[in-house]
Amino acid sequence: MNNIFPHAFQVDRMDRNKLKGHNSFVIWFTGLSGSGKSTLANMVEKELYQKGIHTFSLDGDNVRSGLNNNLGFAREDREENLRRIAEVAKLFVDSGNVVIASFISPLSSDRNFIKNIIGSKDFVEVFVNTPLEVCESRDVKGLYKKARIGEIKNFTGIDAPYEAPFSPEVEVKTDLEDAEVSVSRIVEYVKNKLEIKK
Ligand SMILES: Nc1ncnc2c1ncn2[C@@H]1O[C@H](COP(=O)(O)OS(=O)(=O)O)[C@@H](OP(=O)(O)O)[C@H]1O
Ligand SMILES: Nc1ncnc2c1ncn2[C@@H]1O[C@H](COP(=O)(O)OP(=O)(O)O)[C@@H](O)[C@H]1O
Repeated sequence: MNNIFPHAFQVDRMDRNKLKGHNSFVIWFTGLSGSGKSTLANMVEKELYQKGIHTFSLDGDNVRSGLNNNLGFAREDREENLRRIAEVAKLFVDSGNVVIASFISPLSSDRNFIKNIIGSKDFVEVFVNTPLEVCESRDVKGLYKKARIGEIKNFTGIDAPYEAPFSPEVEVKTDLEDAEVSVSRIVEYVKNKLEIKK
């Protein structure tokens, strides 16, 4: 980048981590619409909060109604959506927070790109593996119905692709286990990464 000179501030991430008493990183939930990303993210955040961990949630519909309200669901728009979110997540990690991000992030290339921006050591991928039929039967927002009758185009799982992650750090199957069980597996996994210093 020409003529851009990032300033090295004297209070850095390590200082903020020390002040907060734990490390910061991103827990990234990927899965189909209705798979359970937001439900589990909310429960994980509550549990971490109760343990005194500083958290911040970033969620598809919330970010898309503000920062990214000029973006739709075409491939280039999803890429830009996820690029901005990854950059925002990185800033929050720098601020010392554990970020809980819930986005469909449908392609392996999307998630590789995100991981590169955030840095692989700060990225925990959680695959919310719920079969399309189950997500569709839940149809929490009535979007699958609209996608099936062609009212929504490019809907993930219907006429836009979703690629399952190859080796997520945690995989949960919401049709086979209770949310509480998934949450405790996720929290158990991230415990080591927190390395509470207090
Ligand atoms: N065409 C299409 N495909 C998928 N999803 C759609 C679409 N149109 C609207 N929605 C709503 O947008 C939410 C997904 O946004 P994301 O930012 O997570 O998507 S992406 O990662 O950029 O692919 C998604 O939220 P979740 O159901 O929480 O996943 C939907 O509510
Ligand atoms: N084990 C489970 N884990 C998460 N969600 C579940 C589970 N079982 C049923 N659900 C339901 O599935 C729906 C998932 O919706 P949501 O969390 O909004 O998904 P997403 O954010 O992936 O679109 C919610 O209505 C939730 O109550």
